[in-house]
Amino acid sequence: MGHSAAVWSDRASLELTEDSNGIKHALLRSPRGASARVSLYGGHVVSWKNNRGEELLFTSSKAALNNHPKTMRGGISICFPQVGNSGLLEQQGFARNKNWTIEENPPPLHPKDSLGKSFVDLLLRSSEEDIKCWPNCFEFRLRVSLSVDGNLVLISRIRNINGKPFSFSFAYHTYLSVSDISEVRIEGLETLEYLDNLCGRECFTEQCDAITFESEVDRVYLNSPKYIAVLDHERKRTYVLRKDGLPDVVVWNPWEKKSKTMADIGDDGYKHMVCVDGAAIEKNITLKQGEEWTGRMELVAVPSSFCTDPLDPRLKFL
Ligand SMILES: O=P(O)(O)OC[C@H]1O[C@@H](O)[C@H](O)[C@@H](O)[C@@H]1O
Repeated sequence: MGHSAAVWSDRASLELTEDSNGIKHALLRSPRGASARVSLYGGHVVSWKNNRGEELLFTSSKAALNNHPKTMRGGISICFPQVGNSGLLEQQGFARNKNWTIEENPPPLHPKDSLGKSFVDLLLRSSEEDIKCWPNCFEFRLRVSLSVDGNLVLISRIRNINGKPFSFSFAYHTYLSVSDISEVRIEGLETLEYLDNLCGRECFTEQCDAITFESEVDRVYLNSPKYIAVLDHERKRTYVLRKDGLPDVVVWNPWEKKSKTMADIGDDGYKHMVCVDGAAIEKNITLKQGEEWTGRMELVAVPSSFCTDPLDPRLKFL
């Protein structure tokens, strides 16, 4: 990372920095010491640290952070207007491979999305190049914010400024850092139907009490609840994911064999990550001219001694 620019607004906890490739990053800090870093290349959240400075997102040791224009493996990337490789566009859509700009005065959000938080507002507008491969005009507003307690919140607002309706799929492709994938369980997806990407997207019903990992997993869970918990027993940490407007959840771990075919995950990388993506995939979102869609995801990391019940008063969602 290159030089750090001065604080650029009166929000003391937001700094703009620039790396050696000229890519700008927004650095958010909470008053209690948590932080998050967002690259304006892709609107990609490349780091989220708790109050103790521990990194909560996985980033591959071989991640091509500086290898512009390649998306870094890890963090949270924005998949739009396509998720995965099931459409005509590049894998996970083009939004994560575009330069976003900072928007100083976006259309207002609910006051609770600003109060006490450090945040940055990014904007992506369809370019002539995008329109050649996806002939639709849109405005995509992304707010990334950090609460006083260090919760990470992403709010996406996608507006159709076309003359005609368009449809898209969407995901917050989220690489969580875990101690050892064999020690991880995911709660909240039991009994749900899922599309198995490893079986040609065939639909199955989840039979287990919780999702655990002992081989490659690549699934889209459908119509999931608002809260999903990812428990890391060894690290005694639980991530709670709360989402709105995002009915589906992608769960992915490539395991050993697939990892070996991937250039940028590192030999043991798969052991230390799990992707749990808040998403809208099964049913495309369709917007008519002038309509706007909002998809919100909040991530909280708490010691596992906390109850994972979202109604636990110690678990503060904002
Ligand atoms: O390489 P990326 O963009 O991080 O995506 C990796 C994986 O992401 C998952 O969400 C998909 O379901 C997988 O099929 C895909 O391979």
